[in-house]
Amino acid sequence: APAYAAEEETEDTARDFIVIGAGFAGVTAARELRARGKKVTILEARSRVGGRTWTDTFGGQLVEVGGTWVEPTQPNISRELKRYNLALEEDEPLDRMFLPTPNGPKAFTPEAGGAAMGALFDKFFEGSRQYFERPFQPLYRADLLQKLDRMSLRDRLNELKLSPADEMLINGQTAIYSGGASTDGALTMLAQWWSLAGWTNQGWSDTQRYRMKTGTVGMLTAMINESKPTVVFNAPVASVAESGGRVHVTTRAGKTYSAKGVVVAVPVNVWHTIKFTPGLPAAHTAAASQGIAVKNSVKIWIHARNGQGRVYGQAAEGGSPIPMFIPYKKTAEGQLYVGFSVDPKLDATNVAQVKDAVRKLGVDLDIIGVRAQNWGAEEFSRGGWAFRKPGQLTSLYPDVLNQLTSRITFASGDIAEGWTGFLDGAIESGMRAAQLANGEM
Ligand SMILES: Cc1cc2nc3c(=O)[nH]c(=O)nc-3n(C[C@H](O)[C@H](O)[C@H](O)COP(=O)(O)OP(=O)(O)OC[C@H]3O[C@@H](n4cnc5c(N)ncnc54)[C@H](O)[C@@H]3O)c2cc1C
Repeated sequence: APAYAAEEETEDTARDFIVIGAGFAGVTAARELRARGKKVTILEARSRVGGRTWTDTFGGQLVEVGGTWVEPTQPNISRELKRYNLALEEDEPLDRMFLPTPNGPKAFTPEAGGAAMGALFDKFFEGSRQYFERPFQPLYRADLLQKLDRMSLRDRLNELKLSPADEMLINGQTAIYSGGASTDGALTMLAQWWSLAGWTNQGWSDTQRYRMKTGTVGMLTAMINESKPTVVFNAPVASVAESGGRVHVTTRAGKTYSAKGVVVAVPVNVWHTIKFTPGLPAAHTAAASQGIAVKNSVKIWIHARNGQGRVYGQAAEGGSPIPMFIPYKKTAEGQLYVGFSVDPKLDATNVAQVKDAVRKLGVDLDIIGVRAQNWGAEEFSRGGWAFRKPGQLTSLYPDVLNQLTSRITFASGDIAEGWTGFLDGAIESGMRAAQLANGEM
């Protein structure tokens, strides 16, 4: 046969790109490559799209089992909401807040509780207008960040020498965002979020106020319907190898797909489970072994009978295995609440344990049922929301944003330049990866 016969178009030779992972980063990258006329196959390990987002139902309501809130000023979210004409739904106002005090949990009006925490956050993030002068370019003032980036949230709390009452008001939040203790998370991670939100408590509170009416799956479905990539479900990838001007991606089941380029859009905490040839460079290896998403992350939906209404609860650091819970919608039988836990000892499927944990926040719920999702225990996430550890910003960025080779590119909400740990960051990263993969950057 003539030599060119080997070049005959097969599904493999015709394919331009493979995207590994159908979360927000992967679906965005696929859509952007399709918009450039490329043939794209998404290989997804699970049997659904969405990754660390998952729109489901509980208590007769649409609920998000993972990422939920979006903010209309987040640039990528705002663009996508307009593009697909998707509406937002606003959380209803709180009736009251239970906050920790040295004498136990105490009820506050939402105005008084918000003002007290806002004043403390202002103090906590003092200086961030300078060191995050351009919050979407986190290393713009790298000169100011060298020492600051090594500080944990605990270091900053200690530096402020707050009264015990004041410290209790905010250390529950610094601990939970860090994924355990305030020693785990970097000051510069929370300070970047605060800066992105406009350096105000109002801006920060607004990041937990709006949801997509269709659920997050509505945006993903719109992206897929517009761009129509081939999506292969139940296809966990085991290896990615570049050779002979192509990239070969092999699933755990042993099927190999090849393409001109690959976008690896799996969580950073999962990178070490895939064999890369060539191997990962130093920054990627460090990120993969340290992890960026918090390891213990459980989201718990609680359905309770009427009685407590729209109450918010927050514990001080170490005060409860569920240090934060937030009211959601009314149901025919009562009220839904959503709680967060980073305590590996909590069995969040156990109603008695959940009730006890919430009681420590000052609220006695008459629980009908619970629905818990442990993202740290999921093999295709190995963690929840991203929250950088001390030193990671200055030691890993921008190397970790680089491609492995011109044909192998990474995308993830865990390594965004702006809203790392948010949907907006995942979309940002997917957009950037498509440009890199297509040789435009
Ligand atoms: C509990 C929780 C609450 C959150 N709350 C918010 C919030 O309110 N607002 C907000 O903006 N963000 C929130 N986030 C963060 C947000 O959900 C994430 O930043 C975002 O979903 C990450 O998207 P991604 O595409 O980068 O990763 P993922 O969504 O994790 O997608 C990665 C995909 O890769 C797939 N995959 C993994 N391994 C393989 C493999 N070997 N082969 C093939 N496929 C593979 C996975 O199945 C997954 O579909 C929250 C996250 C959690 C966990």
